[in-house]
Amino acid sequence: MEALSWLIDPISKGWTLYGLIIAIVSVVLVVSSRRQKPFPPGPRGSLSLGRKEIWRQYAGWAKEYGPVIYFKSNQLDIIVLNTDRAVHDLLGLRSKWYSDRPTSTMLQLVGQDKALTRLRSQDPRFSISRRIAREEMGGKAVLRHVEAVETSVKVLLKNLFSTPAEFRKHIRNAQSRSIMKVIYGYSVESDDDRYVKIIESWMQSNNSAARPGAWLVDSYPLLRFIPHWFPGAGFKKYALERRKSTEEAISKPLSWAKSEISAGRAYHSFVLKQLSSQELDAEHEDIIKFLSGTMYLAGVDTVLSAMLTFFLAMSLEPEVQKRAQKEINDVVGSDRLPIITDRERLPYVNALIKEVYRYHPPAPLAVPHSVSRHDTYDGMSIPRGSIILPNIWAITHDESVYPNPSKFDPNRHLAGDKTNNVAQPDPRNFVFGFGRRVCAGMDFAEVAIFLQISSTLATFNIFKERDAEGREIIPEVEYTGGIVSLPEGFGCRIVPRAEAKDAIVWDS
Ligand code: HEM
Repeated sequence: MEALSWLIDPISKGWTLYGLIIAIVSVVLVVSSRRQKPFPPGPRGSLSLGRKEIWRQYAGWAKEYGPVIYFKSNQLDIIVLNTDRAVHDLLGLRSKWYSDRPTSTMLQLVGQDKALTRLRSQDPRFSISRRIAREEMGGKAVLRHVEAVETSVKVLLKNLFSTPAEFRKHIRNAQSRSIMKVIYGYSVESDDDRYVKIIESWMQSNNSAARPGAWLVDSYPLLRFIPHWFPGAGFKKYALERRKSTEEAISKPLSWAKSEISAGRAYHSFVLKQLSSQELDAEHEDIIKFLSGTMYLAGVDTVLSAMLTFFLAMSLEPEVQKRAQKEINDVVGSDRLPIITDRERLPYVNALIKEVYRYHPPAPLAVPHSVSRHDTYDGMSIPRGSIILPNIWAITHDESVYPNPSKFDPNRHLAGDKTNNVAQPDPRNFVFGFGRRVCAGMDFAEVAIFLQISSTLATFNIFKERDAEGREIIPEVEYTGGIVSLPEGFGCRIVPRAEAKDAIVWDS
């Protein structure tokens, strides 16, 4: 009874109660801090991170440390998720906390922190921008844009016919052309179009400004206040120049579109619909300005990457190419180009496209996510604010899921094919990203890539390059680093097929 007397006489025993609570809380805190889960394993100390194909380095570390790895780069906590299970559990099931983006002083300095790719998940602009992107480019809405893509595909084929060696430039221009039309209603007439040039230079700067840990000022934000003449302040000059090009890139095409709308000449573009369907205030117009710029920024190099991987793979795998061409001939015939409604009747071409995504995901580490609260996973601590990198490349090269992953083999996506009872997982579940941040242009990308690939297969044969003695050159390809990764250093011979003459008029 004595032990419980403070319950009956709370005044005289008040201090005892107070002391006891403090003691219990202290013990709980000490015990829980001792028991705080460890960070995920990973390399410690000063790290040398490769600049190119860093996803391979992370996949190598995962073999040593396990699927979830942790390391510090400058002051930043970085966590790399290397398996389907880990990205599903964290970025999928816990999407609510894992859909933030890291803050970056550098991106604020260059004026790109309002781009949708970089918006914090709690920013009211985030859900508005996602809704608009869905309305304009998602699901059935994308069908509105098919005609613009088809027109740009025809120009692509004609350019490949005239100057095949410049295929890289032609593919990039084809994608720029369809996006400029769809977003702004602007028709790109020449290869060195003024708006395309402005935006291209903006894109280059974004790829390098966005790399996590690349800038010291991101780890030590106070550095932004050092004077521009101070040693090591070169980043300030860089940021100032980029800031100007950001403003130019996102404002000029929008101003052009607005003047077309006022003159009553506008095409039914993304911008036209948004600017005329809303009660337009300055805030909404600013959202449209940044969102349309982001759609261009995110939508050109990603598709270019997939298309270059396609050209590379076709030059390496002639049998795959022939089988896809035969399917197109059987289903579509040879007197027209494939159209979007042919897609469901072309299973092998679809498998080939999935294999392009799997073989080299255009954004191998997606766009960095960030976690908005402290979390634990599989007995490990994940500190609040950590930068989360989903290693898409490691997932699509996991031998236990995709046997012989370095082989380009569309059969793996076909159930019941000679070598396969069950289709291997659809890589589109990974290559377009995760949770609330999944690619906002995915449906548009799928249309563009299907039309570009199927039309190229219908009209051209793609071979390896030859050297001066006429021997085939086996390409030695490296992929660039950065958010979007492109294959470098290969060429191919692109020769019109005999069947193509009925499908397209080259000189119209
Ligand atoms: C093969 C083509 C493409 C691939 C593989 C791709 C992949 C991705 C990936 C991995 C992300 C990051 C997702 C994440 O953080 O979890 C992303 C984000 C995004 N993508 Fe794509 N993308 C492609 C094409 C496009 C196109 C054509 C557009 C626009 C027309 C586009 C617009 C966007 C936007 C706006 C975001 C940012 C979404 C956000 O942060 O909320 N993408 N994409």
